[in-house]
Amino acid sequence: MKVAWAGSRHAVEVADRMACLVASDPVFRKDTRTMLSRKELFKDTLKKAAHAWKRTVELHLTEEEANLLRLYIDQPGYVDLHWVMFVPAIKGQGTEEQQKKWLTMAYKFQIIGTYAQTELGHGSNVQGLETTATFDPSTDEFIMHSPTLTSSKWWPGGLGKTSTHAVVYARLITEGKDYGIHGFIMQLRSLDDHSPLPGITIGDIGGKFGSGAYNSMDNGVMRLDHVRIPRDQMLMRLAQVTREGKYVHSDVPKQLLYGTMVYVRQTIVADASRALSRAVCIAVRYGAIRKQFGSKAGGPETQVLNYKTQQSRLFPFLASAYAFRFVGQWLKWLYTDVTQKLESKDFSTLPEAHACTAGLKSVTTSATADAIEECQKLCGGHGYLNSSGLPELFAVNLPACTYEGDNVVLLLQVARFLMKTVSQVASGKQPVGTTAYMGNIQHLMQCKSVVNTVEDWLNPAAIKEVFEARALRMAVNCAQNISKAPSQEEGFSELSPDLVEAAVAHVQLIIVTKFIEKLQEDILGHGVKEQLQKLCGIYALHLIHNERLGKLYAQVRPNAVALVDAFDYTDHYLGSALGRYDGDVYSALYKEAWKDPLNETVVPDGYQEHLRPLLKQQLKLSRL
Ligand SMILES: CCCCCCCCCCCCC/C=C/C(=O)SCCNC(=O)CCNC(=O)[C@H](O)C(C)(C)COP(=O)(O)OP(=O)(O)OC[C@H]1O[C@@H](n2cnc3c(N)ncnc32)[C@H](O)[C@@H]1OP(=O)(O)O
Ligand SMILES: Cc1cc2nc3c(=O)[nH]c(=O)nc-3n(C[C@H](O)[C@H](O)[C@H](O)COP(=O)(O)OP(=O)(O)OC[C@H]3O[C@@H](n4cnc5c(N)ncnc54)[C@H](O)[C@@H]3O)c2cc1C
Repeated sequence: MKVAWAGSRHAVEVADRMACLVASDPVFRKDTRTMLSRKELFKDTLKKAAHAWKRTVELHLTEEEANLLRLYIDQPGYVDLHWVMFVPAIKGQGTEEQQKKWLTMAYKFQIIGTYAQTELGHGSNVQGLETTATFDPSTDEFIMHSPTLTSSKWWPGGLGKTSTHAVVYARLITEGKDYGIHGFIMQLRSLDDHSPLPGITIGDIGGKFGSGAYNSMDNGVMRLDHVRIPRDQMLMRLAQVTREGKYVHSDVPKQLLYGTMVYVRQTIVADASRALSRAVCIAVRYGAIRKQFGSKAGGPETQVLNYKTQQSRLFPFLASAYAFRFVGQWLKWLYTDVTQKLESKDFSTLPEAHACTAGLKSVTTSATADAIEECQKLCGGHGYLNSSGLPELFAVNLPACTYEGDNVVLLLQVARFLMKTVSQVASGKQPVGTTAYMGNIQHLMQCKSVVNTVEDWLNPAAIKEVFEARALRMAVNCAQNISKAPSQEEGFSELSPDLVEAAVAHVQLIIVTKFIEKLQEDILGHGVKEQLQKLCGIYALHLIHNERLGKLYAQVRPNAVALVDAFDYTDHYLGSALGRYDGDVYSALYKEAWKDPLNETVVPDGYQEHLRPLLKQQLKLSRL
């Protein structure tokens, strides 16, 4: 089952090695993280990142191993933005020459970069960004400026205190004309003493939701006061400005400007499956240990995992963890395929890649955030403790519903893609890829449900047809209602809640389809495929609230712990007293409690100043 989850024996081996490397290194301890102040936590992040780099160099780790090392350190920090956004942005939007110059320094960590797009006043609406980059032909420079308070760059990870450079997105103005948003490489801080360069006001935007969590990251604010940069620091793969100041757009779609976001959205789907699997691992293992109430005759109490309500709340998340894992593996293939096509100027699958990455990022992160919160509740009071690992897991993964694109905004992008496809089908064009099912419109608009028993629901063809019919009918219904509106734009706006639902149905069809396709592969291990088939049935059935789920839950219950053990997480990475592999929950909870700084003294700080006088005074009053 480990191989089915990881994707290959090699993946299992590398993951095990990196997870153990992190778990065995005291520098990477994380059990006291939620007890640190914001400054201590930030400094701890710097220490871990520097140590990780040192180990990467010492051990000659590959890129795959280094990424896994960062992942198992499990502490958001500036390195995430450097590797996940700054480097990809230069790769995707820089010329060969610019890549050679800047990536050489970035790969050697001679500079630390971030991705500075969002502003105080605009995040979702990229075309609304206000920062300006005005070309000055007299000096062959761009003047980077924050014209308004709302144009302050706001949120970029690492910008606050760490990054020395950034790809800054700004309105390109030359010869008095505004050509819209383009990317520019800017140095922000001195490489000698790390002080901000002249004209740059920069700092952290303040504490964020949850203790520990994203507070390890210095999300920043930056204002630019007419800062000059050389013309050749405009990322010029998509467009150029000549020495004379002429704007020249290259022959690639302008949407490639958004390429970095597409890349990160596809990685976030894998992140979501990992976060969800961690929460499910904790809740399933604890549910097998925790016993509450038993037979009236004083017999042994019942494992809470045996309760049908616990199973109906938890097993859809177990199924979703596997579903998101498999669709994330497919999405990585899709992204690689699109990127290769772009190299040969084949832009035909760019819209599909945008719709799939936007839709899958949105659906998987929303479901994961909701599931982690429910897993906290599934663990009762102990799920609320930091030592359960669940509060921090929730706090780190909740913002994924917003960063890299607000989930509703992204679903509306999917809806726009679906409406375009429906109109193309109406004009006789055969849809391809993930919308190919829309070509079967006659059948799917009339077909009656062919599933009646639980066994029917384990028939992949039946499941797929039901999800295709559901998605198509919702999309066609939206298209028909939009056509009745005074204009396409007005109709789209009025119908936007329904369009979001139609987009979700389309994305869930993709997830179910990829789960089914995974089951058609050769899957190692005795009985593994059968278990995955049941999980596929649970994932599909729970989305349409089918009453036959109970039978499937009963069939999965005996293997539930084995199915989460297959995620192969070390206790260090899981970071949970409830989800420990050895199940020694109560002694672990008790031991963790005493680590809290509040327990450093038996009489708490503040007693002498505030508590003693109050108690003494009340005692005196009571004797009057
Ligand atoms: C180890 C520790 C763990 C820690 C966690 C680590 C995990 C990984 C790290 C993650 C770190 C995250 C840090 C966060 C970073 C950020 O948040 S960066 C900023 C992200 N911001 C956004 O995502 C903004 C979202 N908004 C947009 O993308 C755009 O504004 C928009 C909504 C797409 C609208 O764009 P606009 O230019 O207005 O276009 P439209 O008019 O809507 O559409 C025009 C056509 O273009 C097509 N299109 C749009 N986007 C794309 C695209 N990306 N690719 C391809 N095509 C695109 C669109 O479909 C339209 O096409 P037609 O319909 O054919 O005209
Ligand atoms: C932890 C974290 C890290 C981040 N890191 C970075 C980073 O490194 N670099 C960077 O550039 N940015 C970063 N961001 C910013 C992030 O990209 C934006 O917050 C995100 O794109 C959402 O934009 P917004 O904040 O403007 O939300 P808004 O768009 O203002 O959303 C507010 C509400 O309005 C709704 N809404 C907006 N537009 C529409 C519409 N057209 N139709 C219907 N509803 C709509 C949304 O659904 C939402 O409910 C980060 C954010 C977070 C939380």
